Amino acid sequence: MTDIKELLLSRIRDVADYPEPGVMFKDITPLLADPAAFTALTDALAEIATETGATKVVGLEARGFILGAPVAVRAGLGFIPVRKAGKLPGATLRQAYDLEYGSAEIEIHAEDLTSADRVLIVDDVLATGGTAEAAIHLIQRAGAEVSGLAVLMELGFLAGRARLAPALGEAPLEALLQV
Ligand SMILES: O=P(O)(O)OC[C@H]1O[C@H](OP(=O)(O)OP(=O)(O)O)[C@H](O)[C@@H]1O
Ligand SMILES: Nc1ncnc2[nH]cnc12
Repeated sequence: MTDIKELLLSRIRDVADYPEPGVMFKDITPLLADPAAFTALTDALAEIATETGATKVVGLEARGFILGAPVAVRAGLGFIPVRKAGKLPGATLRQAYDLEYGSAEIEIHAEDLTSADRVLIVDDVLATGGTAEAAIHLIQRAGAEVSGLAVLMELGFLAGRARLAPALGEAPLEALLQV
């Protein structure tokens, strides 16, 4: 494992049975509190944004905002929030999805993307892939193209990668860590 991956992994805390029994929660708050680790993570994700030719960064509420916003600034790109339903004031597109512990709906401002945009989606964890799949559909419904999906950590045993393959097509799924 590279030094950066070891640093990132060392700053993620496992919390058993949160938010419900049977879930091993991956808590990134120690990583966010460490400026060296947070900077290394931001730089690595920004490199993916540049490599995939992204014109915009989409972050998924809430942890995807914390990671995605500095990535957008670092890569010199605009940031677009995908929010839980009911939080955006303008005209939105909405998509329902299931996740490891529940179900939800997310929205994007329809006017934030055009057919000229290539979008890198940024989030902390890929688990079942339900959230990312819904975000991909929102971006495509807004007329834009997904340049890739970049996550800090992929929970391989939940098979999100296989679930996302049809929606992602040729666009890469980059996970800095696999657990
Ligand atoms: O691959 P999935 O099974 O969809 O799960 C991954 C999603 O779950 C978490 O978000 P959560 O909905 O818990 O929201 P939060 O960031 O507001 O805590 C995580 O930040 C991802 O967005
Ligand atoms: N196990 C987990 N840890 C942190 N975030 C998650 N999102 C979905 N599953 C998760």
